[in-house]
Amino acid sequence: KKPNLPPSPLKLPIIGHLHLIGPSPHQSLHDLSKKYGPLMHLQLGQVPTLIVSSPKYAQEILKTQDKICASRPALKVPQLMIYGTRDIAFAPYGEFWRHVRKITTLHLLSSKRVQSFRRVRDETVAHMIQNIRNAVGSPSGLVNLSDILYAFTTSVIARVTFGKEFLRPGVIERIHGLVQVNSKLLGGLHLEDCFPGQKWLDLFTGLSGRVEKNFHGWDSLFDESIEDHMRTDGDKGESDFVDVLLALQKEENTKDVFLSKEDIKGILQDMFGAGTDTTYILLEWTMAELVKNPNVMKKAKEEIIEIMKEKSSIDEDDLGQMKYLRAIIKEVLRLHPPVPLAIPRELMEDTTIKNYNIPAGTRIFLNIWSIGKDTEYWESPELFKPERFIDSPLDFKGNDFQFIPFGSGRRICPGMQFAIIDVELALANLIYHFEWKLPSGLEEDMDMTEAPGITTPKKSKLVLVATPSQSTKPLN
Ligand code: HEM
Repeated sequence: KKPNLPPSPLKLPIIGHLHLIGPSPHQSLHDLSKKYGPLMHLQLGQVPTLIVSSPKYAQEILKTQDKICASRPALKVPQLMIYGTRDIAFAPYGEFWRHVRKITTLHLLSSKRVQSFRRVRDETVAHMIQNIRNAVGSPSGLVNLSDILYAFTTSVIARVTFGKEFLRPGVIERIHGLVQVNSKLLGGLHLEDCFPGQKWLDLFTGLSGRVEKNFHGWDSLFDESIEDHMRTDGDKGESDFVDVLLALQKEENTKDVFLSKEDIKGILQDMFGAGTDTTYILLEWTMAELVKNPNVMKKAKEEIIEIMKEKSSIDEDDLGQMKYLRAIIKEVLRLHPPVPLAIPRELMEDTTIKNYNIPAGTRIFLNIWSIGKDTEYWESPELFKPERFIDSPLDFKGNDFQFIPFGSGRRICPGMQFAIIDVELALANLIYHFEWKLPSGLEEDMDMTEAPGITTPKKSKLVLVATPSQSTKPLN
């Protein structure tokens, strides 16, 4: 019997494509889903695609049927850019993915490893605060906070990946350029992915050329770093990701479990690709919402000052007490999820959802953005109200399907803890050390538009006026 996907609102396949490349694909799909239901079919060229926009169907995909929904489609950019998807985020479901996912969760992003990077975070936050002090003293007095936050998140990832010694002058700038092109290329929906196998399309789009140029940039950076590490042979204080992976390679190759150099490079690229933009976007939207809601900022600052009473600097161990700060971060993740359509999945077997037969090979987009605004679960979802998370058991760990900014199930984000501690420490310091406001004349009119793409930074940079706080102690 021919599978009968849910009704498609759009008869022309190419129009489906337009909905995913428009200015805010998640919003455009949200509007369509309101009309056509939370389980909607879009034909993207030759590819049947399911758009899932409610907690109920998210649970069906990510829990009840997670095992057959946990693969990824073979998309052109990651195929070319990440060693034929020998990585975690884009590898199809199977033995290789299980192997690299286990390495990542056990050895790179485990609680113990995240704790071990404490000094990296402390030093990078101190550097960021100093950069802001320098900008405050400049003639304009304006702080381009977007650029500063971007530099902060890239520096943290670069240092834990490559180690301090490798970050010689110019390396961070190189990484910056590569990460930016990565997010544009990985974020876009490409015609080649809607008409798989139609190689001639590349003649018109020139996609392969653009991807290969960036691929070579990454590849030579990884080669240099790996050679550097092999020369010094881990002979230094703190272990970085390259050290850990090289040590595992030695160990694993003696046990018939092979971790090739390309596998290592694929994992490293994921750390940058999945870890930089996401964390930066969360920080940027949080500061934007705080400046727009001065009462929330005031309450957050009072909480931090109270906890800091006798101390001279913010300690990571204090973050657990900052309940209001955590509620603010949750509210921002609900309103502005950094990866609003998650990473696409692919159905591995024919199945049935809500009486519809769905064929194997169907692509699945989870509209995380829409799910966080479902009026059946959220009161006045359009309002920024961190209080809704105070005394609430709701968490982002993948068990509450109305709030899944990190996804859920087998493919849930393994970098959650890494990101949250980074973001909490940075925000606590930003709020504690400065008073923040919009430049005069812009107080009433802050631009909260999102940039187009599959991740969602602010469209315009967050440029603010900062004044060092009177009540706080200087940073050590
Ligand atoms: C605020 C920060 C972050 C957010 C909101 C976020 C969100 C997400 C989401 C929605 C997914 C897709 C989950 C799915 O398919 O169900 C994902 C996957 C992933 N994330 Fe994150 N992420 C963040 C930070 C990080 C960091 C810091 C790292 C690493 C350093 C990281 C590494 C990954 C990897 C490797 C995957 C692929 C997992 C897989 O396919 O098995 N993420 N993330």
